[in-house]
Amino acid sequence: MRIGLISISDRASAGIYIDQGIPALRDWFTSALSSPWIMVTRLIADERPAIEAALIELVDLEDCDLVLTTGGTGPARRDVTPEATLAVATKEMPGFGEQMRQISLKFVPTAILSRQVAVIRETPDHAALIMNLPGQPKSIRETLEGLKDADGKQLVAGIFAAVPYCIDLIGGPYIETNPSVCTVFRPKSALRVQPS
Ligand SMILES: Nc1ncnc2c1ncn2[C@@H]1O[C@H](COP(=O)(O)OP(=O)(O)OP(=O)(O)O)[C@@H](O)[C@H]1O
Ligand SMILES: Nc1nc2c(c(=O)[nH]1)N[C@H]1C(S)=C(S)[C@@H](COP(=O)(O)O)O[C@H]1N2
Repeated sequence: MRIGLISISDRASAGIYIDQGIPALRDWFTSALSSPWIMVTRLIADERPAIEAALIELVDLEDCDLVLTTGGTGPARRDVTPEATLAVATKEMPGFGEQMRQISLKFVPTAILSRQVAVIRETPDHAALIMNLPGQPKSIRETLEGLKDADGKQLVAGIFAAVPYCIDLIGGPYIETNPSVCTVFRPKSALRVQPS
């Protein structure tokens, strides 16, 4: 699987602070995925043309199957990530944004301020799932993995549980995860190895 990771931050892209978005995403995928993957990364400012160009490049030229953005989903004047994402979409996937806000409300009351969206971008021979995550680096694990109790029991499912089957349906590679981090759900008919 080819994963595109885009950190969208005025200050991190200008070197005012060190970007923590891409390292947090890389660390999460390293712990969560058991099937092979490679990443293609970009660090850019909160500028709509630059965000659209990066999304198109990662899907159309770099052949990414999944692209995650972090940052720029709030209500501030320079927060334009959802608009750029919708501009390059061929289909909207509203369930992911709804579920991310529900999960995030378990962590912070300001979750409702995130306008994050998820979409599919289809080209004639390829498709990718694109999802926006908030800029706060800790929100990456919170939304992808959900909420667990002290014994590791899942209290609220993260959104990544539904991502592998979505990638199956758009013609991408079969993704497998490390169940101690993230348990994937697929209908029985879509499983490659039937459970014993
Ligand atoms: N790439 C990043 N690396 C480290 N911390 C970040 C990053 N992006 C955001 N943050 C932290 O999360 C907070 C909320 O993120 P948000 O996307 O709203 O940033 P912001 O206030 O628009 O600023 P900027 O675009 O300059 O990062 C930031 O104030 C910052 O503390
Ligand atoms: N899981 C999670 N979601 C979160 C947050 C967080 O800390 N954790 N921060 C919220 C805050 S404070 C804001 S303003 C919005 C938008 O953040 P962004 O502009 O950095 O994308 O995301 C929200 N969603």
